[in-house]
Amino acid sequence: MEIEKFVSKTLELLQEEREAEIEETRLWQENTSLKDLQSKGVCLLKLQIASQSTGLYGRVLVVLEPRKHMGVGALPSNNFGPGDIVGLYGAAGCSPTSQIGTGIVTKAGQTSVTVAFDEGQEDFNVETDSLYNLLKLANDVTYKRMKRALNTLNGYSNGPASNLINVLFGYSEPGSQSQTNDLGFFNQDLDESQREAVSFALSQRDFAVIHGPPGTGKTTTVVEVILQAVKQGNKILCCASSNVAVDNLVERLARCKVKVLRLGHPARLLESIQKHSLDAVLAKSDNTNIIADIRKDIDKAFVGMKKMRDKGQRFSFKREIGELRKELRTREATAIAQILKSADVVLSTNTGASNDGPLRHLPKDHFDWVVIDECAQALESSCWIALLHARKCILAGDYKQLPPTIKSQTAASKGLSVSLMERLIKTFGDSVVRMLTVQYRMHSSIMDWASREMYQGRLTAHSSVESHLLKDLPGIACVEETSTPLLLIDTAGCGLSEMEATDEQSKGNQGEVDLVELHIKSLTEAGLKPKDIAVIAPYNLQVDLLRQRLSVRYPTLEIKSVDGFQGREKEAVVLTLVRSNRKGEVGFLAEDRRINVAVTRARRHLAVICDSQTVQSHAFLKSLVSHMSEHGEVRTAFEYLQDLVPQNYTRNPNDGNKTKASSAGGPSSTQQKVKHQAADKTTQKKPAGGKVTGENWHTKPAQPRTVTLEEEEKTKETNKEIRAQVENYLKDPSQEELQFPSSLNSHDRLLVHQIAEELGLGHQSKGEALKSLHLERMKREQQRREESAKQKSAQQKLQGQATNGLLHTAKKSAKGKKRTKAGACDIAAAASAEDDFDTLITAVIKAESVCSFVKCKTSVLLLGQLCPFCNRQFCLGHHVPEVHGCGDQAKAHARMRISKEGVLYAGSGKKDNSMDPNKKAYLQRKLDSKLKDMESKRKLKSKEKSN
Ligand SMILES: Nc1ncnc2c1ncn2[C@@H]1O[C@H](COP(=O)(O)OP(=O)(O)OP(=O)(O)O)[C@@H](O)[C@H]1O
Ligand SMILES: [Zn+2]
Ligand SMILES: [Zn+2]
Repeated sequence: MEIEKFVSKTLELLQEEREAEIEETRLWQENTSLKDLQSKGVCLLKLQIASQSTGLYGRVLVVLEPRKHMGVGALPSNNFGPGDIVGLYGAAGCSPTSQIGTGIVTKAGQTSVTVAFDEGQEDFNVETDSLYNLLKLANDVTYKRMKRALNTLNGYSNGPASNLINVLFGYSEPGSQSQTNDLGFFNQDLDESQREAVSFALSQRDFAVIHGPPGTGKTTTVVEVILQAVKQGNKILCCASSNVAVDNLVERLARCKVKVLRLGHPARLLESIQKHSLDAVLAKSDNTNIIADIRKDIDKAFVGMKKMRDKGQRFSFKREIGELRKELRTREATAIAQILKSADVVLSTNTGASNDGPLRHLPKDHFDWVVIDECAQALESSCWIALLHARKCILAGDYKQLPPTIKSQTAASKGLSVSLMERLIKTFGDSVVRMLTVQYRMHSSIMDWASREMYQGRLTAHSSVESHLLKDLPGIACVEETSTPLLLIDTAGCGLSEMEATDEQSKGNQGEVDLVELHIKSLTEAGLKPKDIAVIAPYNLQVDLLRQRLSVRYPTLEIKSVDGFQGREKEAVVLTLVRSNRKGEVGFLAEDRRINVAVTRARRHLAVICDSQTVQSHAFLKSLVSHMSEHGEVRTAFEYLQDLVPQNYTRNPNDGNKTKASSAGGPSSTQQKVKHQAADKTTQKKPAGGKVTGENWHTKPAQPRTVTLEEEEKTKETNKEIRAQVENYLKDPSQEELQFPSSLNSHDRLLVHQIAEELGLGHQSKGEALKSLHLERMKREQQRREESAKQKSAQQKLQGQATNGLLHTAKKSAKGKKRTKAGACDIAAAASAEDDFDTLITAVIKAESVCSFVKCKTSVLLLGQLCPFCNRQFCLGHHVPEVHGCGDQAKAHARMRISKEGVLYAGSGKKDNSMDPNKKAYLQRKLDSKLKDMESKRKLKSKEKSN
């Protein structure tokens, strides 16, 4: 590839990208869609000031956070990061004219953002009780620097980088130097692949690529390369695309006693790094006093000049100031050059290495090597800012992880997102690359998939991590969740559809949020600290939903987009893939590298929550799902959301918005969770197979029990009936909606659901259905228990005492150790609660059939509305939340962005914990028999009608 072609094409694409960025700013300036901007992550609205202080070198540090009294402690998901240039605006006016100041983000957390404002800003005046908007400003400094670097590249001659440029653009062959065989490694622990990479990097004349898959110690290797190069007497310029990565390198190199110097705005540096910054070193240098004196003289001269009326006198003051300034500049330049020259390694971001910065004070050929870490995450143009400084470069990174973020889709597709690393590997092949192959992060089961799909199967897990599990951590209980490295929670067929929104980034899935919550609960209950867990979602909307649900309860739980997690790791990672639709659309997820990054953040445990049916339309995701089901544990979401079964089906298959995903808060205390080991092929719903057959569900009992022949017959019968009913409905265009009676048992409901899914019907769940289903399930269990108790007692020849009640029987059988302990207790508890029974029945039945509003007697059996906040049924006059007392919740909810977009139907309300769950369970079981009675009466009635 010729340089000219590359430069002109890249300049064009950068322009396109720049325009996309400007377009974003324009949107904001038109003041029309601040909320859109917020949902894109570039704007934070209505912040208040938490604190204000004077930071390093006179800069003002302002901590901004969401309004406290809103009850929402977390910031919306956003793309703010340290080093970003931001504008602060009054929230009231919110136009460009209301700008209070511009600053640099120094910290961006989940609950607050810290911004450093420069000392020089006049009128910088913030009040603690006002509200502010923060907007990410397009940073054209970066563009200008990239453009300048490209133009320099185009006409480059006679600089230190001449030969390197020729090689990287294919004008001449890469060469190698004489091999230094016996390297004495500074780090004795390097593995074979790391040693090989170091030797290779040293032996190349022009450039070397170190490919470091996740967790393979890329930074460790880069540090060793730099130490070796310094030992050979080289001066190194070391860069990375992010400030965090640069700081990390500074820290590790400083520990090895190398002379490091960090360039960059001090506000952008980690505190521990600041002593290595140019500003800090300059402040300590011998020249400082002189420089300070000159500054004072200038200030004095200014004051003097203002006092003068006489033109001549003023002129002489002006000249004096000019001279002082010149002296100041040369003295500063000398001081900076001295400091820079004495460092062995100068570190900065790629763009920080620009020649309009401090580096202009150095001679052209000062540096010998340029090392670029995170090279695959950088635009090639930004790499060139650094590369023009030296004759040799080492590029480290992983081009199988996410490329640089690019706003303009067209620019990205025309090649702007291709990193230098990727381009060189394509051009030169493996001969210029050394890959690190031992990884020190993931359990081998987590690693294996990424290794096979992304890294030619070449990765091995170091023995220290290959079989580590959560339960091996101190203080962690050994339960199923902590004993498996891979857990797939499959929502296929559960109707947990995604929420639709116009924007590709705005996808959410409330049902998956429920599942994440339940899984986080199990993990933390087993003793895992929330700070050791990451919740990762590919979509900003889902990140927001998750934060709204979880951040208050688990403030240290990190919930981020995939992009925000690159380069990080956690003991446990919970990944929600969000997409669930009939068309099998996966959109954004189709970027394989995004999924690779998400999965490879996990050290000991990876839980993936997804609709296997939807995501399997994409080959790469399909391979993940199959890997997880082959090597991990698979659960169906039904096991968590047992009550989540739809009741009514409407003929509106595309209306995803209407699909309400809700849960009743997890497995009930009396119900055992069923887990299906992947090996158990007879009961496992195979994700690879896609659909769940009716038979499967019927032969998969919720608890191990024997299915009698009679039951089986009955099941087949209903299966046929329901199928016929649905098919009839499909044939009959006049029938708008097909309703199933609430007397269906849950197996039948599941069947209805599956048949509807198969035939592509939309559906809608109603809370009432959930409740009655729950009751039915309890009832069946009770019956089962009673039956088995009866059988046992029969065996023990105790039939005569049947009238003495269950208590007696249960006790006997408990003695015989044939029944579970829990069962015996349940029944024992029954006797004492007998009295409440009738009251409860009456109350519950009433509650189910009439409006829940105090004293309102209107029936809700035919026309009623479920309040999403309290989960009670109301008549049409009382269903408005404000009317029956859910106003506050509704308001809070309405404030949530998503509800403003009108796409979210709220999940179920909070679980009612007011009653002892055991007692409640008992009462419900008692109630069941009553309900069964009513049910049979209802059936009789309907038979009478049809006759
Ligand atoms: N040779 C080694 N022996 C033991 N542990 C190692 C070795 N190399 C790296 N590690 C460990 O692996 C982890 C990651 O290493 P390091 O920080 O160098 O990689 P990184 O560049 O940050 O991560 P990545 O490889 O994901 O980019 C660290 O905890 C480090 O101590
Ligand atoms: Zn309500
Ligand atoms: Zn009412």
